[in-house]
Amino acid sequence: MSTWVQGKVVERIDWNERLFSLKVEAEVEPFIAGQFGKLALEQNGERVQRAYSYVNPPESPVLEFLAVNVEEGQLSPKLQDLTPGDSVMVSPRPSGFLTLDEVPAGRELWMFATGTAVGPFLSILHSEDCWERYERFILVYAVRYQEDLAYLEEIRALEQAHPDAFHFVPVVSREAVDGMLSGRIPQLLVDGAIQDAVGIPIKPARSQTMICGNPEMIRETLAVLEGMGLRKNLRRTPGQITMEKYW
Ligand SMILES: Cc1cc2nc3c(=O)[nH]c(=O)nc-3n(C[C@H](O)[C@H](O)[C@H](O)COP(=O)(O)OP(=O)(O)OC[C@H]3O[C@@H](n4cnc5c(N)ncnc54)[C@H](O)[C@@H]3O)c2cc1C
Repeated sequence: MSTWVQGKVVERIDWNERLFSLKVEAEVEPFIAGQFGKLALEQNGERVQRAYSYVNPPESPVLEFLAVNVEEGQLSPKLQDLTPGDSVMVSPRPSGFLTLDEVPAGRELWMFATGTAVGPFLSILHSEDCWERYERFILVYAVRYQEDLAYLEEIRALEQAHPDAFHFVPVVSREAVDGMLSGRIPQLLVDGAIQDAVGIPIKPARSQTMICGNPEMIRETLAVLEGMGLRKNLRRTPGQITMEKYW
């Protein structure tokens, strides 16, 4: 396949003023849930490209990406200007190792996301063979304000469809919201608030964790989980912590 394919935007969902999803029709190679592709636009004769995780499961015919408009960012503001019918370049080749086949067996799978990094976890949770792999899945989704929580309806539907197997822990850092934890993921893990919210402990013998999002959260969460005895998951030395940084 060539380096880039022409994609067609079929829908844009605006979650709030800066947070949006793009649904794109494009012929790409098969991917594994949790992987990312690249989107690009021509700007002043140059191709500006960035990585974006697939939100849709691999079985879905339309690609979906969740993105935030980064102030003064080169590409994301232009992506937010796209409307149905517009073209966007899509890399046909998927990349990335934030996938279940990279994660060892365990009882529970914890997924820690900040902001747009909930995307790859939704792709995983909507993929066909996900639910057989672990007894329980806990999605911890941290944002600044409640209005920054995208895909809430879909996530609530997952709770209803898998009441024993799926737990959702929304975390909001800059306001207090009923039914949601307030604070930041690393400290809430230290306090045990996240574990208490679902009634499940985090222990190396039973827990697998995936972390995705901003580098500071990843660094601090990694340190907290290591303090609990978990180790980075590397191909040569399997562990319990699998991570992907967005910048
Ligand atoms: C593996 C991978 C997967 C990614 N998947 C996504 C995705 O699914 N959705 C998405 O929105 N971005 C994702 N990103 C980030 C994305 O590639 C771009 O960096 C982002 O859209 C900003 O591009 P820009 O050209 O507008 O800004 P740039 O001019 O490139 O500015 C980059 C700066 O923007 C900030 N930034 C970048 N990404 C984010 C973000 N997601 N949330 C908040 N601040 C951010 C950081 O401060 C970063 O230093 C991913 C990055 C990687 C490496």
